[in-house]
Amino acid sequence: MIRLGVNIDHVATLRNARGGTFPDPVAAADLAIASGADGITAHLREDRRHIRDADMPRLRALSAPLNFEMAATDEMVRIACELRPHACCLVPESRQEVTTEGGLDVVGQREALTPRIVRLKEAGIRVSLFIDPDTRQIETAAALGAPVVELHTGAYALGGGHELERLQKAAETAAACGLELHAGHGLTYDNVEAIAALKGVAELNIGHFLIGQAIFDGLGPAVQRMKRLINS
Ligand SMILES: CC(=O)[C@@H](O)[C@H](O)COP(=O)(O)O
Ligand SMILES: NCC(=O)COP(=O)(O)O
Repeated sequence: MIRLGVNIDHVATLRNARGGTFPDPVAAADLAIASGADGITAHLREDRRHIRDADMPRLRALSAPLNFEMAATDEMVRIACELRPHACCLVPESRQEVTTEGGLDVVGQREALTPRIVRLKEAGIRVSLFIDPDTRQIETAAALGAPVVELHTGAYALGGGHELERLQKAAETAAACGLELHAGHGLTYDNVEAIAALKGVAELNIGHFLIGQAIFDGLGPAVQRMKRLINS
């Protein structure tokens, strides 16, 4: 059974549009869990453009595991070690980006990442690295002691010609390295099944599409349909 992690960032985008408390991303997360989500993903960005600090302990208190997406900064490591979520997923960040544009460069940032991964693991947090489907990135992630890699599916979602083959090769490499395989970014009803078919994939994290589709279907039915699709 492939786990579905529902990323609720963009419920917070809508909430913040008026500076109030509605819609509450925590209430949305609770509904997603009741509808079949196996976990909740929330990205506390450095610029707090959507998820805010006060959301995190309320999300942590829900009945499903929290996957805290974060940049590999001292600030976020401190917050994570205080919060102690089930998991942290280290992602690249820049203020200028509309959304996460690529994977974390674990090869180039090996020295800076090592102590931060150690600290998170010492806090009992499952560490995942959000990377491009690249052999060297996957092998380096394993060498850094991360038990999980999450493959960035954004290029595939945008229609990259050979991206599915890259992802299929990356899944083989992750399995050979003994890594747990996750994937996410830009996944929809129409493109998710090929990603769910990747060798050994254990979890898919899906947000923007589900929150948008909830406008038309309702969040519960959207989560239920996506859960069926990834396990069909
Ligand atoms: C890492 C990733 O692909 C997403 O989970 C990330 O949260 C995207 O950033 P936004 O949610 O701000 O679009
Ligand atoms: N790590 C991917 C994620 O959490 C959701 O990405 P998206 O579905 O919002 O593009």
